[in-house]
Amino acid sequence: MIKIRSLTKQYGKNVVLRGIDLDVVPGEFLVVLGPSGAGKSTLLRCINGLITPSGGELSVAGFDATNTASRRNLRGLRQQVAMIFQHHNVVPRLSVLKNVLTGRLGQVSTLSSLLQLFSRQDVALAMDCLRRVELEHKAGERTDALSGGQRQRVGIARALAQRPKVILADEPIASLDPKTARLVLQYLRDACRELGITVICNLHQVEHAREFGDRIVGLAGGKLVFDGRSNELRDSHINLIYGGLDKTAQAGVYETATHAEVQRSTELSLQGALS
Ligand SMILES: Nc1ncnc2c1ncn2[C@@H]1O[C@H](COP(=O)(O)OP(=O)(O)OP(=O)(O)O)[C@@H](O)[C@H]1O
Repeated sequence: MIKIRSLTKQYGKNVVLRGIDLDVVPGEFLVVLGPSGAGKSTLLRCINGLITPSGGELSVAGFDATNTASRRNLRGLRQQVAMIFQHHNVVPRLSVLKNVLTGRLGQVSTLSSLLQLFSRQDVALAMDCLRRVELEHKAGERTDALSGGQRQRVGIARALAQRPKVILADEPIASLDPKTARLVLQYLRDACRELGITVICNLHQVEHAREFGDRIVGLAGGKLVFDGRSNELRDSHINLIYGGLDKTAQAGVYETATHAEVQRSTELSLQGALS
């Protein structure tokens, strides 16, 4: 499903990814662990073509994710890959159902998408996705009336409505209480098991990684320092992952856009498509 070879990414002199080799098979739940600045978000953003790698090969569901110059290739890639962000990028003023339907925007024709014409099948699919995260009873409510955890579940339903082959989740539970965090990871794992979706999930919580991941990779200073089944992760590996943060990664300075700016631009483009 995902094949990564010698992947590198650098911003100016700051080398963020230093030759990543990774294969992810269909239906696998892969957790990426690593300290802040290790390159976890950068890796996910390369996989969905949000940023262009500096070198190496990256194929995702049959698409060349290094070829971000081709709009056609990028559109095809993005149809297969759904993103879930830390700050549950839902559009607050829209209803829950409409937010989930935005997951269909990349799959319908440009005209239908501009006019927001969704078929009955799309609405039924969106309702089914809401059922999976146990929020179908909230379909008609404005999304800003929901709690943070509920909004993140809407984000998952929207990702599922896209019918993706891959879901990339970038610290999806960072701002949630422990109980809601487990619930969110459970929904993701169920989607992975029941729908055969490949999930790559960046996490900071080692215990959640052990419980929910089929497999864990550890990233430190832009290199993979651990790759194994969840039950193979030992304390020595954890030390290796969290003790090995490269000094250059620590000192890295954002030269173009910060996380917040990338997430904000995604939110704005969604709002633009719907207003
Ligand atoms: N758009 C950008 N422009 C310049 N440098 C960037 C950009 N995005 C990330 N970086 C740099 O890349 C490095 C890795 O950042 P990244 O966000 O991938 O780390 P991370 O492991 O996801 O961290 P966190 O857990 O804090 O989210 C950091 O040094 C950061 O400064």
